[in-house]
Amino acid sequence: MLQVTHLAKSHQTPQGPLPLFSDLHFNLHAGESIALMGESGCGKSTLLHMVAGLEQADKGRILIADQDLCQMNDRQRSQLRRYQLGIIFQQLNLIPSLTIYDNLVFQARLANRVDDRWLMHLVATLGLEALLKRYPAQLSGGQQQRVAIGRALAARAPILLADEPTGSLDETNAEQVMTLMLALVKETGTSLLMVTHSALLAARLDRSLTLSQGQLK
Ligand SMILES: Nc1ncnc2c1ncn2[C@@H]1O[C@H](COP(=O)(O)OP(=O)(O)OP(=O)(O)O)[C@@H](O)[C@H]1O
Repeated sequence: MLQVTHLAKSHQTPQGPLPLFSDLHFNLHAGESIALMGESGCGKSTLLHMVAGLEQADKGRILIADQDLCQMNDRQRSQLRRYQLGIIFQQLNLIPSLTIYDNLVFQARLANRVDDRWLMHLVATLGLEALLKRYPAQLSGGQQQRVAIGRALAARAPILLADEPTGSLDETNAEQVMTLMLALVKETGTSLLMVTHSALLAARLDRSLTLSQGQLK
């Protein structure tokens, strides 16, 4: 489903290059869920952005559905993102000028995959029925997080990338939102790569990988 091999990345900083990793390998299989852990600043978000095709690798391969992201141009990468990936980043990036309903269907429309029955199922599961006509600024943090999850799953992409998807929520809300997300991931057979600092959340996924000193263990 996702194969990462010989992946290398440094960030350019005013103090010179900051090497994060030089030879990273891992696979995410169909329907599998992996927690990506590691100390702050070790490069977890950078790795997730690279898998999303939003940051370039210095070397290596990122195969998604047998296509190498690292060999693609911008247009090809955004095509692949549209059909293969659902994404929930720390900044939820809901579109402020669109209603919750329009935010939910936005990606699915781009991918030409609007399925009303599936959308209504997501809306019901995530408890968003009463919020569909509101705008993002009129929602609480937990509600916005649930919308971001719905949006990422609306187009039924085979891989979900999530960067601390409940990081901004209190423990009870985080627990509830995570339970909803994992139930939907299981139901759809979606593969999940999720950055988290929480060992408790990580334990709910199939396995964990820890990024430390440029190595995944
Ligand atoms: N665009 C950039 N340019 C230069 N340095 C960057 C850039 N993005 C991130 N960094 C640096 O690269 C390192 C890894 O950042 P990254 O956000 O990937 O870490 P992380 O493991 O996700 O951290 P956290 O757990 O705190 O979110 C950090 O030292 C960060 O300051």
